[in-house]
Amino acid sequence: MQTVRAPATSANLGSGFDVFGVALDRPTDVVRVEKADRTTIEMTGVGSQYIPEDPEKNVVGAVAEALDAPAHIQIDKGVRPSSGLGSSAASSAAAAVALNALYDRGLSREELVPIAAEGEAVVSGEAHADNVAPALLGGFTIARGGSVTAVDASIPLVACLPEIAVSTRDARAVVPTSASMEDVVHTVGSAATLAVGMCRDDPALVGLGMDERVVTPARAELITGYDAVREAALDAGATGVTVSGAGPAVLAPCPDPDRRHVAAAMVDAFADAGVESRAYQTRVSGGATLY
Ligand SMILES: Nc1ncnc2c1ncn2[C@@H]1O[C@H](COP(=O)(O)OP(=O)(O)OP(=O)(O)O)[C@@H](O)[C@H]1O
Ligand SMILES: N[C@@H](CCO)C(=O)O
Repeated sequence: MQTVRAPATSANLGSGFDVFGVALDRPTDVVRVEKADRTTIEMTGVGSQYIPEDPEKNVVGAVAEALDAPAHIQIDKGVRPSSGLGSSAASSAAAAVALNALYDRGLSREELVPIAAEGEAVVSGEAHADNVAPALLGGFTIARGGSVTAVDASIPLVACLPEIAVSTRDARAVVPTSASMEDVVHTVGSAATLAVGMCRDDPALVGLGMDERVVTPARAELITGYDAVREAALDAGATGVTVSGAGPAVLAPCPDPDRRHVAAAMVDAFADAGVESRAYQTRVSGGATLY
């Protein structure tokens, strides 16, 4: 038997659509695997009643298939599905690390990235790696083409998760298919600023570098109360605000001492919009851990 804990992640960070990601120190999924003749899946935890246990439909089934590692897989969900906090990626990454150890495949974390990304293809139709890369490697990651660059970072963050479901598939459908050159130039400037901010552990630069004008505004429309939550977070000390992954979670970096205040302000603003929410006071952290 092998047991792995894998973290929630936040992809995009505004300016790095389908490229940037960070691992968060909470919430987490825990996956246990035992060798078996065929793959079976057992789910418990947050939102598990909405996740299919059929290996053809659960992300970990695709990971077991890609590693040729049939197993009985128990998943205890801490990351709510359809949250924008990399719920499917947490399970995929944990299963990849656990099955790699169970069957002594000897693959590195980098080599497990495309394997865990096969799980993402099950839910969104595309094997994008911007959530599984940080879930496996930790820190701030840049997933570009087939390559991944990872940098350790420790930026304080608030991830506020409203009681709204937004599927990645639906959120991808609203992404504009083109952008003006002016917006492209703006995004490049933001992305570069954000990357430097991560390398310097500077929340001000990270917040500034989240600003993006093409994908984020389209997705914000799917999140009731987004504009008010954004304003409230900035007033409370957040250095920037963006949609986490495909949403509906909203992500705000801030200096450490402001984190509690920012979290409360975001929850209150969602409540004023008639939406219940939960704020995770978190930070950029390490990747999946094998017990
Ligand atoms: N092990 C799993 N854990 C979570 N979701 C799963 C799993 N297996 C299949 N799914 C399905 O994946 C979908 C959730 O994935 P989705 O990518 O939409 O959300 P997310 O991972 O929280 O978001 P994001 O990638 O934007 O951070 C749900 O439809 C769920 O049923
Ligand atoms: N980059 C992906 C992350 C969600 O899985 C998106 O925003 O659609």
